Amino acid sequence: MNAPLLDVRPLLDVPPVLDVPPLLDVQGLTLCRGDKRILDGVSMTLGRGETLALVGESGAGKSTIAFALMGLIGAKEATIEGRARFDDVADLVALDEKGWAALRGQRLAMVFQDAGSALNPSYTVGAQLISVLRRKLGLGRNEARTRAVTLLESVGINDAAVRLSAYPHELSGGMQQRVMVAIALACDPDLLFADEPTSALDVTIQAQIVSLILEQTRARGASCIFVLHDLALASQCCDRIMVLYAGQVMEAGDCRTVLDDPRHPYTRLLKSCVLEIGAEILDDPPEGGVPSYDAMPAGCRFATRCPRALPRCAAERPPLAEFDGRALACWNPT
Ligand SMILES: Nc1ncnc2c1ncn2[C@@H]1O[C@H](COP(=O)(O)OP(=O)(O)OP(=O)(O)O)[C@@H](O)[C@H]1O
Repeated sequence: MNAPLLDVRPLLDVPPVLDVPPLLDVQGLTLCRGDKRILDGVSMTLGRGETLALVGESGAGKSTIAFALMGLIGAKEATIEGRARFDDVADLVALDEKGWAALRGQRLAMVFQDAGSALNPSYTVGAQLISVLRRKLGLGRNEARTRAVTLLESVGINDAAVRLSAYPHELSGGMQQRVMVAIALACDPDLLFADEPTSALDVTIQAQIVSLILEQTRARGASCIFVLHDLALASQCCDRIMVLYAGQVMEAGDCRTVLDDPRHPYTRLLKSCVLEIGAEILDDPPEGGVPSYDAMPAGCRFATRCPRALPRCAAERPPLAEFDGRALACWNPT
């Protein structure tokens, strides 16, 4: 593997708090769009202060998990089943819009892929940030302005007071993404989703933004779920990893445990193809593409491409079970 692009180990040396119930406990999350089962029984837990990477090829369902857990997929778009306990909220899946409105932006926040599209081009950076602070935290105008300046400074924006008057198009892509991180962190969320937060940026800026998100979430004791294409980046910046294939969890656990010695044939294949900084899983899908949702096997969805598939694999779904220090869904692990 290449020399680390990010120097984030000191941040990771801060141990996550493990002796309390997980912040997020998702069991059997299943999402169907019409007859297409996009997520198929996804289960995961996330501790307080932990950082989790969701990885997998394009179309694996990474963003769908993040959007579903942010309440951004409406009942008309898809049906969602399963359970997702978040801190003292018994089930995110069962929340109504009022319940979501109380959580989203405050206790759950998201940094989207492309700040250029996520920020409103018609309002200044300051107006957008101040509006969040006033609406969500009930701050007065002056207090919100002062807080907005502090937030912009904390995400590395110089001349923050002046930048409040800038429109998004007057800022570089990296600066726009910093503004979006500031907006996402404005209410000190317990959990931040970062959905490929750097895919629209060049490589040097990517490292800065990932470091910034890690630094800021760690400083606040918040947890973070990164949606990433880059397996090497995941291994450097996240405590835990979840490998997804066509909406099913293949393998999950401590990042080093999983990536140093993958036991699922899919994780092994991914690692052999892409474990190099900047090498995106999307670029070179191993052994052809993900099967169409109309032709998914009833069992393990990776069975059609798996070099170790047994006759039972396509027919019978392996349970996600504890195996060699990680969670694994495979009838024939390596
Ligand atoms: N709005 C939508 N309507 C219909 N299908 C959708 C929609 N959004 C996503 N999908 C489908 O859901 C599946 C999962 O998509 P998703 O974007 O979650 O995958 P991903 O792993 O995040 O991929 P990428 O890395 O390319 O963003 C894909 O097959 C995609 O085509």
